[in-house]
Amino acid sequence: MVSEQTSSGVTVGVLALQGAFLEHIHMLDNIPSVKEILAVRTEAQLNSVDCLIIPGGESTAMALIAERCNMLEPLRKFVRAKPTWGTCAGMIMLADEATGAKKGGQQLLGGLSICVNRNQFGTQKDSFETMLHFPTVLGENRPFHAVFIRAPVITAIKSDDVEVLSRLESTVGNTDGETIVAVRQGHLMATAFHPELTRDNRLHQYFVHMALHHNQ
Ligand SMILES: NC(=O)CC[C@H](N)C(=O)O
Repeated sequence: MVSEQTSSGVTVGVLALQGAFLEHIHMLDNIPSVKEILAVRTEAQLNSVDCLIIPGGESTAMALIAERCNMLEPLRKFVRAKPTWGTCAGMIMLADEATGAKKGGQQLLGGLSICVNRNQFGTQKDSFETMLHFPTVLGENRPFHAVFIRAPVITAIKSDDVEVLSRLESTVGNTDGETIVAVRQGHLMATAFHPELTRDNRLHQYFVHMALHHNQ
């Protein structure tokens, strides 16, 4: 970490309308360049953070609650401008398109030029854990223990600006080693799994770094 950046630090918001937000808050606790961590439920709180994590949970429920709290438009505006990381349901929220949506569709925030498919691996009982490589972010030899719970995957990339950060290894289920599970597009990042359910905060650190650089 670069010390002059650390002295300022960032205020990280975690969207706390629904889902696994507390676990993300705990993961951010020991990162030195995090100035403040805020559970975000209102537009005023959203406006006071430098970056946002949208947790896993249930994207349909999260979207409905956001709509009822008049948070959909403020969130859409936020994700267009400020660093945001969507994990699992949060990744669905950030996608421009989702398949496997509930009848009648569901509201998305959009911003990431990707298409995702919800519940790619089936139901809760089909949850699994696996090691993932993030060669450009974590280095070739430092895999990440990833927990997939009713997870989506990225089925299409719609812009050259989208960088693939990680794919499922070919040894998982019936995948062919091509299934994309993590991407970054400028100030937006998305991961299909739950990085807050392990003790490994390297992806949280990476996101905080992204936010620090965005602010400069
Ligand atoms: N663990 C999760 O976040 C699951 C995502 C959920 N299946 C959805 O569609 O929103």
